[in-house]
Amino acid sequence: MQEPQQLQIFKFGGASVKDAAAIRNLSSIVRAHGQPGPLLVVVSAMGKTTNALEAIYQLAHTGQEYTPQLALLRDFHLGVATELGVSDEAAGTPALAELLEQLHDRLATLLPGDFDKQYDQVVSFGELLATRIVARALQAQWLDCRPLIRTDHTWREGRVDWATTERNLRATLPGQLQHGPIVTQGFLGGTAGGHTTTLGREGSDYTAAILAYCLGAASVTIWKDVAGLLNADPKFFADTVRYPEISYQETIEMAYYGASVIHPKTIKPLAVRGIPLLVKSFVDPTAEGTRIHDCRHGLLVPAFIRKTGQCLISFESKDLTFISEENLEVIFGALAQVRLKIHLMQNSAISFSVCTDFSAYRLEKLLSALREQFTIHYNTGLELYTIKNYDAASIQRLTDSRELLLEQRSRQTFQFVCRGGVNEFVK
Ligand SMILES: Nc1ncnc2c1ncn2[C@@H]1O[C@H](COP(=O)(O)OP(=O)(O)O)[C@@H](O)[C@H]1O
Ligand SMILES: N[C@@H](CC(=O)OP(=O)(O)O)C(=O)O
Repeated sequence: MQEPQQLQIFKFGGASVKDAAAIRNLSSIVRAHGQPGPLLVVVSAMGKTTNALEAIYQLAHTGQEYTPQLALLRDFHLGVATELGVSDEAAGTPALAELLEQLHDRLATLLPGDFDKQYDQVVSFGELLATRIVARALQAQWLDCRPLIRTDHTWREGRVDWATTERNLRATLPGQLQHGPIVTQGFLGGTAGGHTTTLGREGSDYTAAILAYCLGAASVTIWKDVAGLLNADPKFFADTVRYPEISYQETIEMAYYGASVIHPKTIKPLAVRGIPLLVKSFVDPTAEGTRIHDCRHGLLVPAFIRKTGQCLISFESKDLTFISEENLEVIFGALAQVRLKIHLMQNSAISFSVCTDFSAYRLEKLLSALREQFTIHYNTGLELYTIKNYDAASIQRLTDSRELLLEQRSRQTFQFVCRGGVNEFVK
C-alpha cells in the first residue's frame, strides 16, 4: 500500500458553497492554494440546506405537506449547477436528477417511528448534492464516503469504527488520489449494513479530521467566513482578537465549551497524529489565519464563548434526602439514555442542577423517566457563557447587566447561566 505523501485536506462548510459565486471562489482557492500533491476536498451541504432538509423531514414524518419546500430545494441546486455550467446536461450524467429522485422517493415512503434513523437517510442528501456540484465545478473525482467511513448505529451521531475506517480508506484513497483531487462529503458515514449515518450537526470538520487521521495527512485547512480562530464569535462580540497560533489543548477546550467555529470532535484525531489544523478565511485566502498545532504559548487573552438555547434542570429528592451517588447514578443514566449532554452541573444538599441544550422532545422523555423519584424544575430560553483565561475585567464585561441563575469558576474558567437576550451584541 502506498502512503499518500504530503496529503492536504481542505474542508469547505455551508457558507463557502452557499451559491454559484461562492463555489467559483472555492474553485479559485483550490487552484491557488491546493499544492501540486494529493488533495482531498471535504464539502458540506450548501448554505442552510441541512436546516431546510430537517424542516422538510419533520413535515414529511408528521404527515404534513412538504412539496413546496422540496421543490425550492430542488430548484436551488439545479439553478446553481446550471449557473456554473455543470448541470446534468452539461456533465452528460444524470447524477443530480437521480439524487433528487431518491430524495423524493425516501420522503414519500417514510415509516412512522424510527425518527432518528430515517432522519439520517434524508438529511444526508444535502452533502450528496453539494459534492456532485462542487466535484463537477473543480473537474475533480467524486467519492461517496459512506462505504468507507464506518460508524455504529447511533443515528444522528454515528460513532466511528476507527480500525475499519482506516483500513477502508487506506485501501482505496492513495491510488485514487494519484489521478487528481477528490471531492467527498462531510458529516456522513455508513453502517456495516449499508445505511447512512450522520456524525452530529456541523460534523464536516470532524470528517476532515477522520480522513486526515486515517490517511496520515500533512495538514487540514478549514476555510471559514472569519479571519481564523478568534477569542469570541464576531457575530455577538465586539473587538475580537485572532489567535495566530494556538495549542490543540486550548482549542479543544474552546470547542467543548461551545465555540462553534470548530466541531468539538475535530481536534483529538489531529492531535493524536500531530497533524496541524489551519483555520483560514475564504473571503481573504492569502491572510495568515490560525495555526492549531502542538505549541506552547503564554496566557492568551480571555476567550468568550456563548451557548444559546440552554435549559437549566434541577432535581430534588422528594423525601428531603441528600443528593447521593445513588441518586446521581439514576440522573446521569437517564440523561445519557435521552442523549442530553451536560454543559454545567452543580449540587447542593438536596438538589442537583444541570445545564443542557434545550430539546422539548428529550426533556419530556427525561421528565417521564425521573418524575416519580424527583421533584424537577426547569427553565428554558437560557444562555451559558464561558470565559476562558478570565480576569476581573472580562467577568465584569459580561456579568454587569445580567442576572446570573448559576455560576461556577475554576482557576482558568468562569461560567454562568443567565436568561437569553435576543440577538444581544456584547460591547
Ligand atoms: N471563536 C470563534 N472564532 C471565530 N468564529 C467563531 C468563533 N465562535 C463562533 N464563531 C462563528 O463560527 C462561524 C464559522 O463557523 P461555521 O458557520 O460553522 O462555518 P461552516 O458552516 O462554514 O463550517 C463564524 O461565522 C462565527 O460566527
Ligand atoms: N451540513 C451539516 C454538516 C456541517 O458540518 O455543516 P457546516 O460545515 O456548514 O457547519 C450541518 O449543517 O450540520
